[in-house]
Amino acid sequence: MSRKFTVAAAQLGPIARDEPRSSAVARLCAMMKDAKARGASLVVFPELALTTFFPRWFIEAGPELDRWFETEMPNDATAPLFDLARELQIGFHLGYAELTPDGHHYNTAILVGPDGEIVGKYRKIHLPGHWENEEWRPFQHLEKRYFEKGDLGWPVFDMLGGKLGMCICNDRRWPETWRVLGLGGAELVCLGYNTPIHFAPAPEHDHLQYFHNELSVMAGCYQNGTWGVAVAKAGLEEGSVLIGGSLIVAPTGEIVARASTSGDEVICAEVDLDRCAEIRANVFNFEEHREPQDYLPITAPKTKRRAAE
Ligand SMILES: C[C@@H](NC(N)=O)C(=O)O
Repeated sequence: MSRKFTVAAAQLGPIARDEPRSSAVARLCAMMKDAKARGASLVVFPELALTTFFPRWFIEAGPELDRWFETEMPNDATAPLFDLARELQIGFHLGYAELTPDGHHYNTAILVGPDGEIVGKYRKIHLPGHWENEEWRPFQHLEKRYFEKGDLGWPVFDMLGGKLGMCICNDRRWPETWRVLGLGGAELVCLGYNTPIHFAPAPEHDHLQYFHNELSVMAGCYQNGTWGVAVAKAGLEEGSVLIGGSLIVAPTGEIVARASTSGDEVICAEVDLDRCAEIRANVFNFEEHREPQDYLPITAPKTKRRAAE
């Protein structure tokens, strides 16, 4: 059976601080329709796709912070997206801030099948940024303060005749993310990102943000023989410029589609999951060539952790 289908990356332009979820969802629905019209079976939306990137502000814990989080999924605001997926028979990937019934906060992504049912969930493991309000920065990056480290590992899910995995933004920079997904058999990895151009601790690297995004996704895909769909929230959002450059990458590491704007933009590519074997049966045949007994330092436990973690 052919395992070819069209995948869409639906890049989002900026979401304003006061933009209601209903407006963001309407934009996602418009792109879902566009993706479907172009033959896509799966449309990938970015990280924290329902709101502005709120970790750029210091917000005291409590209701002011929790209003950025979703306490259930789907909910009233996102139901139209799930309904449209069902109507169009298209799968999707969505990132959002999750507040669990027992009070845990995660940076989360889900895969939803063409029947509108949630197939799988991932909670971000590599949380970038810092814990305290650092007023010297032009804007904050308080993911470490607002989210707990994900507790689900990097699972893969049966969907569209293949094995699909997820990671979120900063995760893409870490080879361990991709290798664990690869070991799980991932054939297509969906990931969303909100990456400011300006990195306050090392501004001399600002001009490398697009390069490091591409480098990370291309290497991750090639070294694990997987397709990758990396999708930005882009553009000038509340005074912070976020990179665009959403990408679809083949298991060979080649970019097969790339966004060209900093706004809402849908790019598509045909993926053939059988092409993963070109890499996995050869140079990255894990069974033949991995030498895990020499990798032990990678799994040594972290010694320095904050008490709050
Ligand atoms: C800065 C950080 N952003 C994120 N949302 O994880 C990254 O791109 O690595």
